[in-house]
Amino acid sequence: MMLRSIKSLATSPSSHILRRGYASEAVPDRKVAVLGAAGGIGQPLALLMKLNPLVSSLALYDIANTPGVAADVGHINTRSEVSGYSGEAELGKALEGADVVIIPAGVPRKPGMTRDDLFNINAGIVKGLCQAIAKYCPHALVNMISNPVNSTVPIAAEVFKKAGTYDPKRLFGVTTLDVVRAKTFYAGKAKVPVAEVNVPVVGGHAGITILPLFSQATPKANLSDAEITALTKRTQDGGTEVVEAKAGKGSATLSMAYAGAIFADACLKGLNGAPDVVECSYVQSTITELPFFASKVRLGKNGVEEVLGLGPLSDYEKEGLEKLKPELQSSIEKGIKFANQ
Ligand SMILES: NC(=O)C1=CN([C@@H]2O[C@H](COP(=O)(O)OP(=O)(O)OC[C@H]3O[C@@H](n4cnc5c(N)ncnc54)[C@H](O)[C@@H]3O)[C@@H](O)[C@H]2O)C=CC1
Ligand SMILES: O=C([O-])CC(=O)C(=O)O
Repeated sequence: MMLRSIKSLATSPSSHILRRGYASEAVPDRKVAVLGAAGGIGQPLALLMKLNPLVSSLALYDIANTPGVAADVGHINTRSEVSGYSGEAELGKALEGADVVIIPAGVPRKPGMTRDDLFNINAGIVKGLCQAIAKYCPHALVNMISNPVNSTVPIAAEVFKKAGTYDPKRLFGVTTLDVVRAKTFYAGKAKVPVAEVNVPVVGGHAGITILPLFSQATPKANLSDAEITALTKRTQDGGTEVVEAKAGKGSATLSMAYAGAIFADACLKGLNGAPDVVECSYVQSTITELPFFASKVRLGKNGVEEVLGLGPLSDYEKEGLEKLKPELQSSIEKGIKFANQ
C-alpha cells in the first residue's frame, strides 16, 4: 500500500519535494546496471528502467556509445540518477553496488539462424561480464537476456561457482517475453481482455523448449485442440516471427525491453519485501530432472524464494515436456562445458 502511494507520488509532476521527503524513507535505494545498454534492447530498457520509481541509480554500460544514451535518458525527470560507462575499464564502476544487473549484451539473430548459432560470440561476452559481476557485485540479482539463454545461464552459474560467489537464488534467465507473447496471442484467440490474462510458460527459451501451458490459462476459454496447437507453435516461434519481419535488422528489441523491465521490476519488488511476486524465469531447478528449467518463481528479499511446480498438465503439454528435455539438456551441457574449458 505504502509502495503504491509512493509510486503515484513519484509519477505526479508536482511531487518533487514530497517524493524526496517520503521516497527516501519508504522506498530503499536500489542500483540497477544494464550491460549492453546502447543496443537495440538496451536503449529502450534503459528508458523503461528510468521510469521505474523503485530505481535510485541507473548505470548504463556498453563497449561503446553509452555516454549519448546516458545523457539522453538522464534528462528525464524521474527519481534515478543516471550514469554512463563505456569500455571495459569502466565496467567495475558500472557494477559496484548494483542490486540488479540486466544483461542484454551480445549479437542478435538474423533470418535463418537459431539462437544456438549465437553461442560462439555471446558465450564469451557473457562469461567476461559474469567474471566482472563476481568481482564487483557478487550479491546482485542477475537477469540474463543474452541468447542462447538456455546456455548463457548455465555459463553464468559456472563462472560464479569458479569465483566462489554462486548463489542459485540470484541468477535468472529472462523468459518473460515468452509469457508476454503467450498472453497476447491467447487474448486474441480467446477474445478475452488481455490485461486479465495469465499463462505460465515453462521449459527454456528456444523453439520447442518454450512450453506455454495454455491448459492453465486464465480467464478460461473453450479453445479447440487445433487452436491450442497453433497458439503453442506461435509462442514457440515468436522470436523467429520478429527476426523474419525485421529481415536482417535484428530480433525483438521493443517487446523484449518491455518484458525485461517487467522482470527487473519484479526482482526489485521482491528485494523490497513486496508479497506474492511471482514471474516465470529460467533458474536452477529440481522440478524436473534438468538442472535449469523455467517455471513460475516466487521472488523475495534474496531473489528466488520458491521455485513453483508445474501444476496439472494436459496430455499435449506432457508430450511437449518430454520432447523438450533432450534439447534443453544438451544446451545446458554445452554452456557448462564452455565455461569450464
Ligand atoms: N531473452 C530474450 O527473450 C531475448 C533475448 N535477446 C538477445 O539479447 C541480445 C541483445 O540483442 P539486441 O539488443 O537486439 O542486440 P544489439 O546488437 O542491438 O545490442 C547488443 C549490445 O551489446 C553490446 N555489447 C557487445 N559486447 C559487449 C560487451 N562485452 N559488454 C557490453 N556490451 C556489449 C553491443 O555494443 C550492443 O550495443 C541478443 O543476444 C539477443 O538474441 C533478444 C530478444 C529476446
Ligand atoms: O528470437 C530471438 O533471436 C530473440 C529472442 O530470444 C526472442 O525474441 O524471443
